[in-house]
Amino acid sequence: MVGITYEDFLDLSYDPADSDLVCEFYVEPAADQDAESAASRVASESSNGTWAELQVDGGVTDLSATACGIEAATAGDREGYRVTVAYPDALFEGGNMPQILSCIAGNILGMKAVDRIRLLDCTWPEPLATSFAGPQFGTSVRSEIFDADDRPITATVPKPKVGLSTDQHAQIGYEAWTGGLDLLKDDENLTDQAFNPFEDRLTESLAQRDRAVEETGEPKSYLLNVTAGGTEMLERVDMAAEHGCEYVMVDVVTCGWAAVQQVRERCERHGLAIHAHRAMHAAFDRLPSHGVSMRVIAQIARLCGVDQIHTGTADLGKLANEDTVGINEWLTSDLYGLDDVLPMASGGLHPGLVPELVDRCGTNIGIQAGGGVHGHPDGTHEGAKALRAAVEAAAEGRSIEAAADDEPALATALDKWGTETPR
Ligand SMILES: O=C(COP(=O)(O)O)[C@H](O)[C@H](O)COP(=O)(O)O
Ligand SMILES: [Mg+2]
Repeated sequence: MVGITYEDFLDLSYDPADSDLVCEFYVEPAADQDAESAASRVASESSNGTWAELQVDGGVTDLSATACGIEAATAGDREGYRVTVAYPDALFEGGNMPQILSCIAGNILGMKAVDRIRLLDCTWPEPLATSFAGPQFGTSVRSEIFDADDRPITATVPKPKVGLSTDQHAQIGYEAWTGGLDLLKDDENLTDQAFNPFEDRLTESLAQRDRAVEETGEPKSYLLNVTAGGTEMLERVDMAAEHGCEYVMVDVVTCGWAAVQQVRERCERHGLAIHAHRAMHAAFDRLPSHGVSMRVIAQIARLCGVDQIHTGTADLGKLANEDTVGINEWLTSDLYGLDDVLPMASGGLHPGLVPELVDRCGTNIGIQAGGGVHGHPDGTHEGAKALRAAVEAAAEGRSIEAAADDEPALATALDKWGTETPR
């Protein structure tokens, strides 16, 4: 390695090998850099280089990345470059997502040689992708857990998001399930607080679930938030299985990917599916010129083995979204035989938005609404009926107006919210 500098990491004639991990970055060089020097410093710092010319002799394995493409690009109203970097397979420890991210989304995000840098997309080579287990169920939850192959599955999260007692929470679940929804979902910040302890909530909610299954004759389940520090999370996974739940929910970004990988392993033992809530993703992906894109976060989640993940509402809901449709396509397309992932649309949805949502995203999704169910003028049960009727109509290609003629709860929801996007 003697005499190696960052400039040695640039080769615009390099054609990536099939086994390379190829990453696309948006890069704005700092004032004292040009595109080539910024690109080569990105490849250097993210693989095996540093700022100084090295004087280390001996047989060091060459694990250098290569900056092999530079094109002018924009991000919002900013101007920069799209930089392609190819990483050799041997740089990575297979099956170790934190190690991979410490390369491709590590120090470079804070490097002074760039003003802005964003990891936009990855092309995962087969050896690296298949070193991960991937999902256990993916979109097949629709038929394996539910009987919903011909329509999106539906979920609701009780609101207020925290503060309901265990009884109130379970009662809301009962009303939602019997109103026609498939899933009750915990909110991202509900775990094991004093007002609604984890194990009590698990048992009481599943008792109401069983009642609802008996009354409706339909399969029902519960996205139970097991998010916790340390081994506590795994104990909660075990408890979910012991009590007969089919799913756990994990706040994947706040937990970190090593924790998600641990949960995936433990869920395999029990045959549990994983619902991924993405709270905090926007810290990484909201600025189009910096961070890590939601597309890449979704890729990471698939490799780490979640079965469902929030990918937004194609801009119909209350939260900012990045390319929901393109991300959903990636999650449901083939990746060397790894299972796919069911995209969940959520955040400010209500029945009136369902036709357009299904038009944009198709039926191979989950649709989740909190306020859009519990804010129904006649309460949760009617709100659930309205959402189910809207989803069924959209899946069958019937107009929502025709569905509202048959389902008064849907007519009431449309009178209240119309087809407006909430703020
Ligand atoms: O609680 C909700 C939605 O509640 P409501 O239906 O009342 O808006 C979820 O946390 C958001 O969907 C997260 O956002 P995203 O899905 O974009 O990650
Ligand atoms: Mg929430």
